Amino acid sequence: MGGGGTLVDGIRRLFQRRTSAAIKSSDDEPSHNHFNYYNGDRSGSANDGHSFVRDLRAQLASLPNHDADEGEGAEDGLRVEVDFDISGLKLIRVPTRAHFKAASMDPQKKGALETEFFTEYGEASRYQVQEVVGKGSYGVVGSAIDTHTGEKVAIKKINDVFEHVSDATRILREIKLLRLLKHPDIVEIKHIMLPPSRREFRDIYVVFELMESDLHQVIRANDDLTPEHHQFFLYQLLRGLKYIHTANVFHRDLKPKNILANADCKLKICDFGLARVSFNDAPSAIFWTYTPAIDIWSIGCIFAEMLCGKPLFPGKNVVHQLDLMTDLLGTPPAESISRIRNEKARRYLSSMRKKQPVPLSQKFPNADPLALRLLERLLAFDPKDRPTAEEALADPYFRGLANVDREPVSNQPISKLEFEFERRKLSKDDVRELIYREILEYHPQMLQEFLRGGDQTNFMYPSGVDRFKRQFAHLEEHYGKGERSTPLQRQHASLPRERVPAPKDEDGQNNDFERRTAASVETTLQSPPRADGTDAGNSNGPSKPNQSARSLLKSASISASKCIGVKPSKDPEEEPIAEVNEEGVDELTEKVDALHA
Ligand SMILES: Nc1ncnc2c1ncn2[C@@H]1O[C@H](COP(=O)(O)OP(=O)(O)OP(=O)(O)O)[C@@H](O)[C@H]1O
Repeated sequence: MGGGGTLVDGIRRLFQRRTSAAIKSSDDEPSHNHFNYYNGDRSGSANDGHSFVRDLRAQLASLPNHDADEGEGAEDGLRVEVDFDISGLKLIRVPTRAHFKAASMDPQKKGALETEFFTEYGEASRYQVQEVVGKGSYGVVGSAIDTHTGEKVAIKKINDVFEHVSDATRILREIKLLRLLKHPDIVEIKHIMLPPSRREFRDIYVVFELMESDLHQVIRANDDLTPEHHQFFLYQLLRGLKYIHTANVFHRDLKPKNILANADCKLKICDFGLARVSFNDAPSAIFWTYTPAIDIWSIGCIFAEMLCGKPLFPGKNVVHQLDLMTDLLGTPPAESISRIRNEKARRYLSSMRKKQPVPLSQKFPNADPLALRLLERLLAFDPKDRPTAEEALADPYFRGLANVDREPVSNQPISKLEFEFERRKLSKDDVRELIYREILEYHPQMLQEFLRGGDQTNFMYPSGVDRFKRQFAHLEEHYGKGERSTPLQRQHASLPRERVPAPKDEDGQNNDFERRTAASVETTLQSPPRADGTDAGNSNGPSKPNQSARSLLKSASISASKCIGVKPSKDPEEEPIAEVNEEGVDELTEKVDALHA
């Protein structure tokens, strides 16, 4: 790939609509100088700057909401220029992840496991786990090959989902939102594996599109990001956020680690575990403490981090962070301080000596002045002064790049029923039932059975999940020990579970047991709200449900940044402290913002 000099031109050309040709469908016939639509094979994407464009086009084309007044062909999809040229796009460095390769398997153990696999059925046979690519507080993420499509995917194994109801609720929220929010700037769940037993499963396996890195790692590995990278990154984030906000969803946990990245500069927002959906008429609005402006603030902090390569406000505690914020932004006017909900923060800021804002050009001497003008808007102390994502996209900084036709809003409001669980006090079994129901969305045939009241088949055949458990356990056990991995491979094709029909009563109806099962889900959805009207799904309210033992795992979190574009670290556990600190910074930023949201 060439240098970054022509990136802006390339990107602008990419987004400028030159003809009225609309993207139609994947069977469009591309001419020789047109890129093909995304063809499902992402294996080459790491080294192909154009793949993002193909991907983008395909994804944009599949978006449900398009301007109706675009003239002929508009109903078919969003329009993008057909013969754009992004050859100037400079690839960014992403981790090699070499040190995440798991250990070779002991031949004896391998043989034993393969024997076990032999008897297994289930769709898990479809995936060949390759290596560990990340670890979070909820489990491990492995890369795998989807043998049906040849596609590389990421499989997140979430351990012991129901150990704590608040964690399980977070997972339920995340998988629900990611199913409902479909946008090229939001990571996609491709599949969720069917658990072996509806009532007893503990782990779940979520199949995502595979991304190469995350923004946290990218920022640290690339000290030569160009102004064009900055602009393009921010553009994607705001575009994703516009879509999220118009779906009345607030992410509330935006930080570089929750933004996945590819070498071709594609970013995708992930981790919706702390997100909230706002329903205007819902009683929850009473204790709704966050607004979309909190996400805008976070985006401002992330943008600043891109510009200077390190966190903008690395506060050690809330007071320290307020100090850092006011050092840069100046003390807010009395009127803004009076709107801060947190009394201590209000008092602290009121009593603070008056500070003048430091010009951002002083803090970021090399940054594009237009970028800094927008940054200033994003970092307005008072949430009411921050632009919406849509307004930010219309900022002069994006002139020539932004195009409202390619910045869709969500036009499919999220059903209130989907998030009814947020207002209930749920038991472990309730959440398990709801997660199971959510998983069935990826198993249409089973879902239909289930909705008809007969899903007894899921007890008849072991799910391929068991095999995955062993594969992941093996990877977890051995990765980081410097051994090479021979991932376990399924030897035999299996019958997809969905194809196994449920036994029916003679009259073709499902039996009582099945009816009872369906009724129990209904009861779950109708259980009474908490007397105090609080958010039972997350009893911590808007703050992070971080009290579980899982949070301890964060300190052992493995960051692929250790090998991004730099010499891979010998020991993957080398940098946990820095990571914990930054995590703390992120949380602090969030808390501080909450003070005046
Ligand atoms: N789709 C993906 N493709 C590639 N890598 C991924 C993908 N999803 C997650 N990862 C990697 O795995 C790591 C952990 O994933 P994730 O953040 O989703 O887990 P988590 O348990 O929710 O983490 P957290 O501790 O932040 O809550 C991420 O930092 C990222 O590096």
